[in-house]
Amino acid sequence: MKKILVLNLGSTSSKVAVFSDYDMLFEDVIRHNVDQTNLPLIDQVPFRLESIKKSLEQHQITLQAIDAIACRGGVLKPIEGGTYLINNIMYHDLKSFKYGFHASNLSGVIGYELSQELNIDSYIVDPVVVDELIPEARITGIKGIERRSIFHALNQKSVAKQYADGIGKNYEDINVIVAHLGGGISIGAHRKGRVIEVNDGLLGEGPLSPERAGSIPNDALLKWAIDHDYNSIEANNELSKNSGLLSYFGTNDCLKVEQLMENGDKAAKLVLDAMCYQISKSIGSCAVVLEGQVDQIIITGGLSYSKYIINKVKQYVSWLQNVTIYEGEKEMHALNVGVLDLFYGKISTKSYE
Ligand SMILES: Nc1ncnc2c1ncn2[C@@H]1O[C@H](COP(=O)(O)OP(=O)(O)OP(=O)(O)O)[C@@H](O)[C@H]1O
Ligand SMILES: CCCC(=O)O
Repeated sequence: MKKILVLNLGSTSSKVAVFSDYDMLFEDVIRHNVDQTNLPLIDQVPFRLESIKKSLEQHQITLQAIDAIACRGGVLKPIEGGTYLINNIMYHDLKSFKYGFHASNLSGVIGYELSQELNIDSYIVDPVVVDELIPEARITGIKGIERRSIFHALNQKSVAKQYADGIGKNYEDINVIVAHLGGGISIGAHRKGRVIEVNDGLLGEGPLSPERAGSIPNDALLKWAIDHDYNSIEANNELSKNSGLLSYFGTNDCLKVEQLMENGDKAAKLVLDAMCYQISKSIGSCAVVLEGQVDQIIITGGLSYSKYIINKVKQYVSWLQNVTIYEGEKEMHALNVGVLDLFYGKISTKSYE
């Protein structure tokens, strides 16, 4: 039996869990206050580490009992999917935020520091920078600007594998379209175990989401940034944290927007319908990328609890293929499985150079 400590640090919370093989012994979602989460990311390490240690203490699990640490990572250089040992190079890339700012970097930083103290290994599994795009997916209309792959790789790959298991096949033998509908939205074309097309779900592309802008017409976006006198960090912050449903209705809680719609608010219905329309268009474009060879459409993430959204999207895409729903996300389980699979020889470790 292996005991795995799982760390998944997000912008407002730190999720901590310990598994004994496949059984979750506990999961804590530690919510940090705004004064703490407004600090620069690197300054958040001490209080987050403290709260992780406290959580273990409360569940009477000593750090010495842990065999390995599984961490949600991190904005790194583009890498293919899999489980990566955190080495010194990765630690420094995560800690310096060399490739971009994302709270998930802190999972790897804290995980690695703890693992050094304990003389055990720490890993990241399917980080947000998993990049398996085909060459033609990278090209844009400006030489020198390439599309990039940044998305909910951990949850997308985990539900695709779960679907494959359920029908007795390998993930590497099927083609699926996975729509992760959460605070951010990413929709990927998975061809035989590789995500060959996906929208940048963090900053730049795809459907509007509860808090992100998605694709915006180039000229209007440029004018908006100039009019507001935003530098690139400020503009990115607006696009990824203060846009989408939040910019229309002052909330990123889709349940509240549905409530407005049910109370007769026409704008709420229009924007929700537009979000479903844009999600469906992205699913359709993935079907084209897969040349129509789609075994299943899979919808997951927090918004997949919504009957309204699911029914609307199904109305658009059901003619393409059947739709399977995996409500919410299972990132803590996926991280644990990514490391257990190593221990039990099902996969081999990838190394970050
Ligand atoms: N039953 C429901 N009906 C409608 N919307 C829901 C329901 N349950 C959750 N949501 C919405 O799902 C969204 C959050 O999804 P989720 O928890 O997957 O996001 P996250 O983890 O914060 O972000 P991300 O998925 O981008 O990492 C919120 O807008 C929330 O209101
Ligand atoms: C798209 C990357 C993961 C997230 O922060 O939503």
